[in-house]
Amino acid sequence: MTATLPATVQAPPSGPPAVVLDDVTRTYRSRSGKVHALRGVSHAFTAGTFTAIMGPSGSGKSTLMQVAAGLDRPSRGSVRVAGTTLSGLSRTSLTKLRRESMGFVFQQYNLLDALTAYDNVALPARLAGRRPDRAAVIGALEQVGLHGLARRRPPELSGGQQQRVAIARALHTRPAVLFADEPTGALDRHAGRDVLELLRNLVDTPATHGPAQTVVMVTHDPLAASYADRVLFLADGRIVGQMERSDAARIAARMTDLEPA
Ligand SMILES: Nc1ncnc2c1ncn2[C@@H]1O[C@H](COP(=O)(O)OP(=O)(O)OP(=O)(O)O)[C@@H](O)[C@H]1O
Repeated sequence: MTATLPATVQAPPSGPPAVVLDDVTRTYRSRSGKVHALRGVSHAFTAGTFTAIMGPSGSGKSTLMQVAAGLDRPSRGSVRVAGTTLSGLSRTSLTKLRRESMGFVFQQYNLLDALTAYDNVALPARLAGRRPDRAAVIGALEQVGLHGLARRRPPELSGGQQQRVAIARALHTRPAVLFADEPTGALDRHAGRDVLELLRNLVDTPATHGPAQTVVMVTHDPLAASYADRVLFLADGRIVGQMERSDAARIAARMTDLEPA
C-alpha cells in the first residue's frame, strides 16, 4: 500500500517511501536536564534506495535509526514503515512488523560461534517458533555470496565473511528495509568494500520476490557513504543537508564543515 505523504515531508523524486519520519522529536531526560537528540526530523526514505546517515558524534544518528526501526519511540511526531504507522501498535504487533519488514546489521556481527553459517541465518526463525524455510536460508546465503560456506562456523570465516552471514540473517525474511549501523566499522578496507558493494548490489538488483531492497546505514566513513544514493547530514538533532550520489572527498568536506571547531 502506498500511503500519502504528510505535508511536512519533501517527497523524493521517485518511488514510494519505505520509511517516513514526520516531524520526529526525541527528547531524553537525564540528571543534567533534557537532551534534544532529534528536533523535528522529517524525511521519506524512498523504497529501493540506499541512504547513508552521517553527522558529528552526538548529532542523533543512532537515535534516528532506533526511532525509524521502532526500537525507540519518538517524543513527538510519527514514523511509518512499509505503510504502517508505528505509534499505537501494541508491543506484539511492533515486534511482528520488525521481524517481517526490517532487517538489522551492526558493527558487531552477533553470530553464535557454535552454529554453522546456515544455522545462524536460520536462528531468528527458530527463535520465533517457526520452521526455517530452507530455500530462503540458502537463497540469503547465495545473495551474499556464501552458499559454498554454509557449513562453516564463524571462527572458520573471515571478518568480512562473518558480516556477510549477519547480512544474510537480516535478509532471509526479505525485509522491506535493512538498517545497518556502522556495518563496516570492524572490517579492514578490503572486506569493508566487499560489504558495501554487497549492500549496493542488494539495492540495484531487482528483487524476484517482494519489494525492492531499501537500505538505511549510519556511518562515520565518507567512503562508505559514497556507496549510497543519498547522504543525510545530521547536526544537533536536525537534518542540515543532503547530497545525492557523491564521492568520498566531497562527503568528507561536508562533514568537516559540520564538525565543531
Ligand atoms: N538514553 C539516553 N539518555 C539520555 N541521552 C541520550 C540517550 N541516548 C542518546 N542520548 C543523547 O542524545 C544525543 C544523540 O545521541 P546519538 O547516540 O543518537 O548520537 P550519534 O550521532 O549516534 O552519536 P555517535 O556518533 O557518537 O554514536 C547525544 O547527546 C546523546 O548523549
